Amino acid sequence: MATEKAAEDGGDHRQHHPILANLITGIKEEEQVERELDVNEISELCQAHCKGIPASQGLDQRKATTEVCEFDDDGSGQLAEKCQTMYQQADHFRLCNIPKPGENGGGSSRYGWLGMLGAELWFGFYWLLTQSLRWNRVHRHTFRDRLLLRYENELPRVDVFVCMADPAIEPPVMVINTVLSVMAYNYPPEKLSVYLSDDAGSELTFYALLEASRFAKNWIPYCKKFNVEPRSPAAYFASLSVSDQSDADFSKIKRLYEDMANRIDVACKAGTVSDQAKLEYKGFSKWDSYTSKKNHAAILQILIDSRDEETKDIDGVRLPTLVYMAREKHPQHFHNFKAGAMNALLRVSSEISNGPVILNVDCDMYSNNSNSIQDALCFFMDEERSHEIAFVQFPQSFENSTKNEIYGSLRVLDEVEFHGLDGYGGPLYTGTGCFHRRDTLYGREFSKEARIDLKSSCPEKMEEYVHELEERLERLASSMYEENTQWGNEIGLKYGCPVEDVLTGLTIQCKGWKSVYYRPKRKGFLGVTATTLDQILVQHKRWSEGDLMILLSKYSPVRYGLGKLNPGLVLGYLTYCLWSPNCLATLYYSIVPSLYLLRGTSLFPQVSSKWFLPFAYVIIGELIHSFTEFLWSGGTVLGWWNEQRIWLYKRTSSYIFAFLDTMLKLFGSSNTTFIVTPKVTDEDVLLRYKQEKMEFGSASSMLTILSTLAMLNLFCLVGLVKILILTREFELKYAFETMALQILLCGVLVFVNMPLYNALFFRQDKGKIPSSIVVQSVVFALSVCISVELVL
Ligand SMILES: O=c1ccn([C@@H]2O[C@H](COP(=O)(O)OP(=O)(O)O[C@H]3O[C@H](CO)[C@@H](O)[C@H](O)[C@H]3O)[C@@H](O)[C@H]2O)c(=O)[nH]1
Ligand SMILES: [Mn+2]
Repeated sequence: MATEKAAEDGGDHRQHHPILANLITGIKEEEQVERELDVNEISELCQAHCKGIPASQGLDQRKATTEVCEFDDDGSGQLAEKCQTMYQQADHFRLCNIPKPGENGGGSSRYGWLGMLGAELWFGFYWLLTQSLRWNRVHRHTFRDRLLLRYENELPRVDVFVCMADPAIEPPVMVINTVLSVMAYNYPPEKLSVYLSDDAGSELTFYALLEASRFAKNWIPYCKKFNVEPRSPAAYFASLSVSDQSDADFSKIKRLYEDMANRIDVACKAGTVSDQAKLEYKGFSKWDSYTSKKNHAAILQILIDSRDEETKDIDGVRLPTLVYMAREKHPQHFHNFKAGAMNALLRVSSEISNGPVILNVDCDMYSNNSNSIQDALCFFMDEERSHEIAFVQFPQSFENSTKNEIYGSLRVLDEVEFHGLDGYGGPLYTGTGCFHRRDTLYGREFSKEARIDLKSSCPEKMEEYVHELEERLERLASSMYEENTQWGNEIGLKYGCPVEDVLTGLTIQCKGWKSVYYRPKRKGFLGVTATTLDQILVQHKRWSEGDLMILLSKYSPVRYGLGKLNPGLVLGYLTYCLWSPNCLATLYYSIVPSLYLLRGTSLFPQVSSKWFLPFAYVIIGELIHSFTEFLWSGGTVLGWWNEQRIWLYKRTSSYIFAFLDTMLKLFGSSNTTFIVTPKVTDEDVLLRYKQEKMEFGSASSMLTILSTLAMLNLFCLVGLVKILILTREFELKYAFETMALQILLCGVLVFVNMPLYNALFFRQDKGKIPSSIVVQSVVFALSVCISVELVL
């Protein structure tokens, strides 16, 4: 209703509507009044208002280019509070009822009990941490029209960095689709520069980029003319139905794209670029001395220079600058993975376009929204808030997710938790889809006085010839360049951590800067998520290991960050840094209670006892909370169930290895690695992925652990049934009275593992669990069960 009023009144009704008045002028009181309206109403209200004021009149009232909305509690807060009380009661029960030595099945029962107490204390503590991410959520809005009105000719130059590492698992056609999507941003081309870092230094990738630089001359004008979305050609063509594909322009551009993709595919299949293509473009001569992806000189090629009057698209408009860079690789010099590539890009780009704003995307994360640069600039150029903002992080969304997300998702993290972090001064930097100020990446401290002016003119024409410039800049990408410098330490992205992004973001925030989380309706970026269980477990091992390393490093948020970060943000960081130690409590909880079933020893309160209630409440309350939150975030019921399985699998495999590896690193006996996530999938694996059949595939130690745990729980449940039926040692009623929760826990674990049993014993396809693991897991689980029966 408020919206309609605003639209009708048009003109100057700011006096009548206090909320609107605050929104438009950016007065600080919005916190108190905004709770009256929900997010959509506010946005509609603002849009209606903007339409009502002619541009010339309302300009000075439209200074704010962004808006912050606090988020109303959806009622889950009460449930959370109640859960907290119940958690305390459950712990109280544990403390008051520790079995005495020799009581109830001997000393083992006492230790089992104490272990449960430890695990529950941990769960309670961790649960509190996760709540911190939900207390203070904020949502943000941008007003792009105001940005353009105010800064049309002074928009900053923007440099886009695309990183890739291996053409075998990151196919060149996919990479150039990402490159083309960012070249076609709705942004003045002379102010846009795109840099591709190829860590393999592959001539195939270079060839693909060369092809893309030619295709861009048709593609960019086509996108702008028809306002195409998304601007990755492959994604755009795939998004259209047959009836959309009739006109001549479309047929032409599609044919051009397919011809180009074919040529690249042919080269990739042959493993080399044709001699003719090499003759046509002399840049290929730089590969004459190339030996391998781990050993080659730096290669830098400016494929399009926007300053060059000659290079224009088919409509005669200038093109964005396009640069290919392969930094030097040498077996004796550690290359620091993506962080090393980003730092080389920082140096090289500073000499070409030197954009004060930098966007980084992974090679699979194409731009899905052609206005993202403008959105990000609304934050960087907002007159009131921008001076303290160092980076704007967009969520990581995936194009190839299936409906029920068999390998889990980042759904709750994206839709809930990062908004919570934003409320405390900023989300973590999570790599792809993040806009930075160049200065803060260089290590600049925040200062209230020194405001950084981003407004910039078009880059000036270079005096140097392009090939001289290229040669000079190749030195900036040499493997020796960083020796005895502060790069990777005080300057640029930080080295030594598998999550260079989180660490870098943390240190930026510790220097006094804030960050922004922006999740527009139309997703900003779409990438490729893992399509096998192994891939997702390896990725989460890397992430959780990196996060724990940060906690134990000198940049630990609890030591280094204390006093520098908002306490809420410290708790937020802790939630992620403590991902991997979760493995201990989860392992305990998924093994010990089940094993105690075999001896008929109860580790939980009896059903009729007053202590049963807090346990039941915590379990049910938490389930309802996570279930509703998941559905509210747009997930499906089955998706939530799958998420529970992946939750368990990550905690009992990825996190264990991450934890152990970090401990080894503490004692100096393990090296940092970075296993790049594959972005291609075999056809039959893809088919199973689309059918949402879990892909177990090759043998790995993580899979052995998961299978052994699943078998162990199955044996315990079967063992209990055997005892109940055959030996009649104790009655059914008595068993449920004393061990209901324990039986429930074991039963749920078995139920969660159904797809795993299927893959162990029934499936015939290649995604089943290899027979070596079947044997191992059965033998391990059986021997544990037997020895427990004998010992306990
Ligand atoms: O030596 C390397 C290794 C990786 N990469 C690139 O880094 C990106 C991320 O690698 P990927 O295997 O896709 O890892 P993810 O776990 O999917 O990446 C997430 O996590 C990383 C570590 O936190 C961040 O760097 C990423 O931006 C973020 O998307 C890809 O474009 C790679 O090509 C390099 O350029 N050089
Ligand atoms: Mn990735």
